[in-house]
Amino acid sequence: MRQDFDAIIIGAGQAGPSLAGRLTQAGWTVAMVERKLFGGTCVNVGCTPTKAMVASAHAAHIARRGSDFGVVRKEPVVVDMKQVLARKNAIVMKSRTGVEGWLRGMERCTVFTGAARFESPKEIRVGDQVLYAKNIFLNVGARPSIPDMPGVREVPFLTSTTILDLEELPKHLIVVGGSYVGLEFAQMYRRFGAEVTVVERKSRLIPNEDEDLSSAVQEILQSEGIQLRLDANCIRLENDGGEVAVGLDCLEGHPQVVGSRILLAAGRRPNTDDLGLTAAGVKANEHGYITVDDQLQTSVPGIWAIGDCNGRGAFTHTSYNDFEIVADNLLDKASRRVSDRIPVSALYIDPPLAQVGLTETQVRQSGRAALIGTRPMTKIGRAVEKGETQGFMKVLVDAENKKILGAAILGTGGDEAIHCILSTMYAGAPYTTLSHAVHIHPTVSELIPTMLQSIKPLDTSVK
Ligand SMILES: Cc1cc2nc3c(=O)[nH]c(=O)nc-3n(C[C@H](O)[C@H](O)[C@H](O)COP(=O)(O)OP(=O)(O)OC[C@H]3O[C@@H](n4cnc5c(N)ncnc54)[C@H](O)[C@@H]3O)c2cc1C
Ligand SMILES: NC(=O)c1ccc[n+]([C@@H]2O[C@H](COP(=O)([O-])OP(=O)(O)OC[C@H]3O[C@@H](n4cnc5c(N)ncnc54)[C@H](O)[C@@H]3O)[C@@H](O)[C@H]2O)c1
Repeated sequence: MRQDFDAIIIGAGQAGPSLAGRLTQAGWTVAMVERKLFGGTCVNVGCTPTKAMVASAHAAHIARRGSDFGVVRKEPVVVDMKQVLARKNAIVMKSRTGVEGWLRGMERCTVFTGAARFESPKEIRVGDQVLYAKNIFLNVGARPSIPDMPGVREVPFLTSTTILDLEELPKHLIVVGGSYVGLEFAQMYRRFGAEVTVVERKSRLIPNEDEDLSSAVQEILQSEGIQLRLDANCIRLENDGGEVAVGLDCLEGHPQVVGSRILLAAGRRPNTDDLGLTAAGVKANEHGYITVDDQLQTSVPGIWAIGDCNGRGAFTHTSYNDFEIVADNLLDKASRRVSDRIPVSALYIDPPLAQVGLTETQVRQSGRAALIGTRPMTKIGRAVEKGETQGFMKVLVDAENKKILGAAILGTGGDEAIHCILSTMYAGAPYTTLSHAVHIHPTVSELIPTMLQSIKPLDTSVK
């Protein structure tokens, strides 16, 4: 028998549960469908577990550096992976059960567990049940993509999901992919005590970021003993006796890296292939990302796509912002748009790399007249006092209207400090609002006004 609701939400990730909360508060009846773990990627196999493990890795790193701070250590640092995992699991479980309990206790919300699939533009099948609603919200997220490289069907490999359950420390972890997922795990496992090699097919790590940031990140990772194989072509997985290996053609170095485990960290793909999109007439692009307009409506009226599956963001904060846009537009008659969002993100290596707005490369390519300011972390008192002076910060300003175009902070506390720049940008204020503001001493943020006071013309002839 068909069950009718005002709305069906597919996926209890970073947007779905909050949307269920807003809609039910407004009096709507909601069917929430989740096929696996409540809280989705971020809570279960993304942000929460990785940042919990990054914290364990940081503790090991600081313990090893004890003598830099006058702390005497008589024994070598030993990391107990079982305890690291137990701590991580406890944090994850609390969050997951919190989301599930919230949804199950929500008035006017009915939770269905199982895989949802379109039967028609207004009907969804979950097992042997058919749900009907005039409004359907897709929050189905993404999963690790497995590149179709030679050997991938014969050689065992880990993904960002399966590595989270690895109880033993691999002697040598080979990470394929040198971006967000790959670098967070690479540094974490190096600090846990593994040998680590990162294999990246482009000529530099985090290839989408500015070159100076790539070089500085590379230097930080190499200083901890992480091996890099860049410009790696023809990557293939191989069994090598009891070991695993990655074969590659790099511009230099041995054509094979032998290790004990391989982590594939080469991007993600949306969970849209088994949703039955064609039964509803919902359009997706060639990579499976659902096509949406600036207010997250799909090609079919009454169906929205929010979070990673629409390809307009790939972060928890962008998924949550999608929820806010859709909810405010539907319930408060607002006209919020995705294009109002200022890009912002942090790569959680240590120290973190936080970025907002345009990169320096994008500013150069835009051809507009701009100003740039930079500051090494060695010149920031707080960083010196903490003994964490790696990295630098930079900011770009529009030379005509004096508004901040973008900024990056690679350094201790950068993920927090970037927010004063972000808020100034949202306020639409000129950079002088921030450069005249008095900040707390001693903080990393206090050097942002100082950096802004010394901005100089950017040479845009260099693209
Ligand atoms: C290792 C790693 C670390 C990360 N760290 C960060 C970080 O530090 N900061 C950050 O901002 N982002 C981080 N991310 C990205 C972040 O996790 C995602 O951007 C975010 O979770 C996307 O949320 P979402 O709501 O779009 O989808 P998801 O959280 O992926 O949720 C989608 C849900 O839909 C369910 N689902 C899918 N298909 C169906 C179906 N047919 N029927 C029913 N249910 C279905 C899934 O089971 C899942 O629960 C990380 C990602 C990874 C992999
Ligand atoms: N701190 C965070 O916010 C955080 C952390 C982890 C993941 N994430 C999200 O997850 C997304 C996915 O991260 P990701 O690092 O898996 O993907 P990505 O797309 O950001 O990077 C993939 C990397 O792998 C390389 N690559 C691709 N195919 C390859 C191949 N065959 N051989 C060698 N290298 C190859 C690419 O050049 C690139 O450097 C990110 O875009 C981000 O949005 C966010």
